[in-house]
Amino acid sequence: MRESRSNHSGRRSPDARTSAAPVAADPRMLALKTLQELRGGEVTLDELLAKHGYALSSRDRNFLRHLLGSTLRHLGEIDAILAPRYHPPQDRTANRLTNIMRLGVTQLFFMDVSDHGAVDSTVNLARDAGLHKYIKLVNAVLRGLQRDGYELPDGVEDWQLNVPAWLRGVWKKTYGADRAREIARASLGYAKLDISVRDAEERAEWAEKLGGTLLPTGTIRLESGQRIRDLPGYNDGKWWVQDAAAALPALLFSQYDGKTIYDLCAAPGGKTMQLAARGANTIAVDKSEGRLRRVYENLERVDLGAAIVTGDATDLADDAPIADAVLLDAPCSATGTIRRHPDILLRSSDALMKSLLPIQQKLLLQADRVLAVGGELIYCTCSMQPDEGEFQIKSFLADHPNYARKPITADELGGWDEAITTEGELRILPTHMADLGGMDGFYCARLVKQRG
Ligand SMILES: C[S@@+](CC[C@H](N)C(=O)[O-])C[C@H]1O[C@@H](n2cnc3c(N)ncnc32)[C@H](O)[C@@H]1O
Repeated sequence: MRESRSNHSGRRSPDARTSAAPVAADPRMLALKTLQELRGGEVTLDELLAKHGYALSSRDRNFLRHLLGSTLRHLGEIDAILAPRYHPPQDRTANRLTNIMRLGVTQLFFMDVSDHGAVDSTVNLARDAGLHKYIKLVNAVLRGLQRDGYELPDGVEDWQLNVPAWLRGVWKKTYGADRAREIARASLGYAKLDISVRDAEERAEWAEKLGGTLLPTGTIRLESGQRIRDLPGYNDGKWWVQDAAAALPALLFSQYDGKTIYDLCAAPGGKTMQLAARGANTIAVDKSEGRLRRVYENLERVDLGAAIVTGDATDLADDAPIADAVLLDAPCSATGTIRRHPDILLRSSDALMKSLLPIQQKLLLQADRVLAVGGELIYCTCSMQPDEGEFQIKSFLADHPNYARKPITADELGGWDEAITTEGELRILPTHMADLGGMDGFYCARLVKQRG
């Protein structure tokens, strides 16, 4: 474990951009590279967009983001559209060729690109990717689709193709068929831009300055697609970007000022900033040095401080300080955030989700180890899967009779009660606050350690 301190002394974050500009600066070629690299599941769309989009003009970067976002949101549909006309070759080029075809179909049917442009640019992409022997095939398949259009298989709705079966299955079992359908449809949509203001009493003022809507829970909501750095107040550190659902857990402690609060699994630091802004002596722990750089940067920009510990929170140091409260935002399948991260549809799986369950359990045990008697433990995940939320807390409470839930109330959420369960937990769904643009899926429980 390594501990350091972030303050507002002008410390430069170590995030000097060192990556070289990509060789290929054609957004379609970069989209192909990104799709190829996403297949491994390790690296995220955002990381790849940062890597590949770096040297592009802002127009091309937007096109790249839009092309990939549309492809990932319609992937099942796209494959169904291609299926009657295209069978991948049995050679090493199969994946590349399939992804080229997919990008062509996206432009043909799911983007505002002319048919002619969609077909020609995809043929060129096949050529530039060195797949000369398949150029005629690409041309024939896309021209055929342009001419004839497509029909989805009988009785199948688009969302059923675009959301993987494992997710549909769990959502149906957990939320019922109708709700699962609504959740899937909402998850395939786009999220708004949500902002947390550093000084709570300035929220209304900043909502006006930014031209946004102040949600009952305190988040300012703007239309997406804006250049964040150009918005008023960003450079002055008055606010940060944070989804409205993700902003709730850190607001639910009963005391902050002068209290020691752990933020376990803290990077990139949205919740660390909320805790620090409320006067807590915050200890932010994360195992990812790279992601912790963002915590330093963020704290520096908003002029707040926290102790930052690089280390595995499933194995905190023996002499780790005992705290008044613990916030545990556990690593999870992130299936509540598909609207922002459509690559989750491709990267996530039941097996991956299950592999995270023992880590979440270990993290809860460590949270207990460093929490003082009488202290509050808030556990949350941005997952829609009950295994990672409700079931984890149920099992923790069964093993720890010295803990009890402290029910979350609508009063604490500005009167918003849509997501409060009968247990007093939050089960936030993408269909919630629908009139105002929806929410990320999220789970949150607040427990109190009543005895040692
Ligand atoms: C959901 S993100 C946290 C988001 C963050 N709380 C916020 O509000 O900005 C999960 C984080 O858990 C971290 N993480 C995963 N496993 C960990 C572990 N065993 N110990 C510490 N951090 C871990 C990841 O590096 C990642 O930054």
